[in-house]
Order: sequence, then structure tokens, then C-alpha cells
Amino acid sequence: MRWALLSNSRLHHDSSNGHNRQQQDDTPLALRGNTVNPISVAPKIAIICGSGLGSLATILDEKIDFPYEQIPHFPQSTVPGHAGKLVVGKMGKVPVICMQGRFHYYEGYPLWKCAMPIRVFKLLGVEMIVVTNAAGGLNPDYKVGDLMIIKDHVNFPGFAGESFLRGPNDERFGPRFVALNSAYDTELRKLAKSVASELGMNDFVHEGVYTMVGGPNFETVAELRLMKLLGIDAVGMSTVPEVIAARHCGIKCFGFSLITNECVTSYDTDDEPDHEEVMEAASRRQNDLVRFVTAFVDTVKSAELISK
Ligand SMILES: O=P(O)(O)O[C@@H]1C[C@H](O)[C@@H](CO)O1
Ligand code: HPA
Repeated sequence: MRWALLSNSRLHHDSSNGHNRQQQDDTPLALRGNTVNPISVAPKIAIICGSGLGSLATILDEKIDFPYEQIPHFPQSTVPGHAGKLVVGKMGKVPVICMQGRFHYYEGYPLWKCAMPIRVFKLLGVEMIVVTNAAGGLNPDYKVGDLMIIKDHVNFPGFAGESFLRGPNDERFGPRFVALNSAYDTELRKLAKSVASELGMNDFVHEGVYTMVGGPNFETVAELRLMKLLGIDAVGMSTVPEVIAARHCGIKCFGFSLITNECVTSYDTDDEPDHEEVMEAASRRQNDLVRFVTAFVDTVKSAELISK
């Protein structure tokens, strides 16, 4: 594949861990510049597939794959269950772009790089993201395989000053200070709940608060108990940087967690979470997730919540 450099200086940020601004100036952004498979129709929705949730990308029509290793300066996926490619195509009548594989802080990427694809999507014309993740359930009502529509988040790395937006602000994307009190779009959440209802999924679809921890270790019992006290319903290691990047540049956000394990909040057990369990749980819910996301995207289009 060959790539054209359509834009300079758009993705860089200052960073505290060795990535240099000049290098970022050279990041090629626009997949439209691919001279073999140009993206000729602007994707309206970007879907970020969480651990084991990549099948959301496999159902697209008129698919074109862009492996990350062939996209200049794009980060690489290193986590099992994250295939490492962009898939562009149509979900029903809606042009979408899927990240089959996301980037996590624990992989060694700074937060700005974890969420840098969101700015690429903005430049491609994306208006909305559907951000998905695998998460541990803290809410005692949640079972493995349940879905949690994300109402809000608690950004633990943010408490320590880590942010996608740290460093000089790039005004072309958005303002220095960003409001996040309605980060997860109210109208989209309402619509998603009605879709879940219509599909008969009410008994396993909830709405709750997600938190991001840095990982890659799972949490201690004391940490999980603290999170419960804070009113957190599910814990994971992603999503927040992408949502912050999206809100900064005016992209609407809808997110959900698939509960892949129940968090162990007692000392009297040998139970332990592990990544294989996470991927197995994700794989068992693939069909329902595909049904849910397909119907959601279709309804978003009918409700004219994306442009024509
Ligand atoms: O990419 P997501 O947030 O779905 O991945 C979760 C968090 C860790 O990366 C991994 C733990 O099993 O799954
Ligand atoms: N903790 C953090 N991240 C996770 C978990 C968990 O229990 N399950 C899936 N991702």
C-alpha cells in the first residue's frame, strides 16, 4: 500500500515520555491518501472494538482492511484479542470505520498516542464514536455476559494528571478546557436503551459508571472495595482517553462495557481474573453484541443523529 501525506502537524502533542513533536509532525493522517484503497466515502461512525470484541468489524459490507503495521506512524496492537487493523465499510446504510484493536496505556503508549486514532477519525469526517470494552463487574447486580451502557466515567489516571490532552493544546481540534459532564451523549444512551428493549435484551443490559485504571495488573481487593464505595459499576483499562479525545474535537460518544468477569472483592476465595476468561466471555456474547450494535447504528441513522 502507498500512503500520501495529506496533512502535517495535526496529531502531535507534547509528551513526557520521549515522543518528540517533530516526529509527530510527520504522522500521515489521511487514509484517504492511500493510493491503492482510498477511503472515498467519509465514515460517519467509528467503532472501537474492545478485547475480544473485534467481530463487530467482521460484519461490515464492502470491507477494506488497513493493517496498523501498514499505516505510517500508527501504533501497533500488542494485546491478544486486538487484531490490529482498521476496517472500513458499511453497517447497513452507514459508512463506518472500526478499530479492530485499540491501544492501552499499559502497552507503553502515552495517553495521547492511545487515543490518537480519534483525531484521524475526526479528519476523515467521523461524527460519532461507539466505544466498547471488556470490563470487570463491580455492581453486584451484574453478571458475566451483561452489557453496561456507559453513563459516566471516573478517570483514575486523570486524578494523577495523566490526560490525552496534556501538553500544548491544538486549537484546530478543540479548546484548552473541555466540559465532560455530558461526555456520554444523553440522546444516544436513551436510544440505545430503547434498542435493547426492542431486542428483548433488558434482562442483561444495564447503565452505569465505568472507571479506567492503568493496568496491566488487575485490581487488589482493597482497590475494588474503594471503587465500589465511589459508586463505580465496572472497571477496565481503556476507553477514557478515547472519549476525552472525541469530546475535545466535538465527536459524540456512545459507549458500552461487556462484563467479562465479576470482580473479586473478597479475600476468602481462590478466584482470579485473567485475560483468557475475559476473551472467552466476550466471545460468548458476540452474536448479541453484533445485533445490538447493528440495530443501534441503524436507529441512529433513522433518527438523523448523524448527517446524511
Ligand atoms: O481494550 P479493553 O478495555 O476491552 O481491554 C480490557 C482491559 C485489558 O486490556 C484487558 C484485560 O483482560 O481487557
Ligand atoms: N479489571 C480491569 N480491567 C478489566 C477487567 C477487570 O476486572 N476485566 C476486563 N478488563
